[in-house]
Amino acid sequence: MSGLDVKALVAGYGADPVLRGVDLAVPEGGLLAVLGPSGCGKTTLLRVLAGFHPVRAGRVSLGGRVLSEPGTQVPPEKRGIGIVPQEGALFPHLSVAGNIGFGLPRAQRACRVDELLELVGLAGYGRRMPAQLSGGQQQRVALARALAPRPGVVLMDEPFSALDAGLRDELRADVRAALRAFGATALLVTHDQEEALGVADLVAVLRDGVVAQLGTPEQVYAEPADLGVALFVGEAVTFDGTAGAGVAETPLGRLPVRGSGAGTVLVRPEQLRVGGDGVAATVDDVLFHGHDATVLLRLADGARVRSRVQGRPPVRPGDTTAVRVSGDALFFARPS
Ligand SMILES: Nc1ncnc2c1ncn2[C@@H]1O[C@H](COP(=O)(O)OP(=O)(O)OP(=O)(O)O)[C@@H](O)[C@H]1O
Repeated sequence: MSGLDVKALVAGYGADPVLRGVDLAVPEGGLLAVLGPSGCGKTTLLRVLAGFHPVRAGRVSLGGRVLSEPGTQVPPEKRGIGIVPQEGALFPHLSVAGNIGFGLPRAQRACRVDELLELVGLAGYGRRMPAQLSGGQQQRVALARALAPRPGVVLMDEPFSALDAGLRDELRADVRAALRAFGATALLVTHDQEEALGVADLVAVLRDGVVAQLGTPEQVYAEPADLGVALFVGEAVTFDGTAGAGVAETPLGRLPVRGSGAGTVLVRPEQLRVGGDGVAATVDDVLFHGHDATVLLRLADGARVRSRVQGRPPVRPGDTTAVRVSGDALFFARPS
């Protein structure tokens, strides 16, 4: 196993490249999520890493071995890269064991297939056919198949997107555990913020053909590189305002911030505490999500804000209440 390194990667289709200088590093045994909106180039990046698309500039290497650079493109089957596509894409005429063991030498097959089935939580399923499996089980088999030849890195293309919410959560946790147990280095692309933050050790936010930020899930959420990243990685309540001497004036009161000048003040909805002390607000609506709820509030100046509260919401639509911010706000100065 070895780390994946992407340096100043430029690739694309027409005159304007889609990837315009991507820098990434997935440490050995790490799981990196590449997060970006639809059309930002995630699939193109995977195609380059897998060896299906050439680079115009830059370099891709795995464990120090160059896989792609201008004039060099190691073929896909010689890269030591495993792929988990969006929807399993299992061979329909082969059993689960047949799918997993497909590329393995015959002598190792049975033992290795059993080990992998165990790893992905499907012990005993070897004789089933893909059509007899649920979507989540098919993705588990696809992961086992990708891991079977002990690749240097596993690439996953939105591997949970076709599954329903409950199954998705369970599978995410299991895939993460299986990758860890295997010691695999992995890269996953997704447009789903919750997925990227919830499953990966590191998140790269891809925007306008470059990595806008690379950091731990906590870093990209709590210390976003700029306003665009902050808005993309999670829900936000924002106000135009002015900051100075460590505080910003906002309709939610004076909030502690770093930075100064004119710009945007941002807090996350879970920082807004409803009921108790604070600024007067009217409850426009309450959206109950089961584990938590969103309270839509209107402030005295007409500003609308949303609070995310755990468990049972303390207010009902039409109530008059108070709202305050817990913790620091983020401040992004307007570029001069
Ligand atoms: N074969 C192709 N020929 C020309 N342009 C393409 C080709 N494939 C993709 N593109 C363009 O390149 C850009 C990036 O596409 P890509 O599929 O990499 O994005 P993505 O982030 O994976 O999107 P999604 O999340 O919707 O799958 C898009 O503008 C797309 O239209």
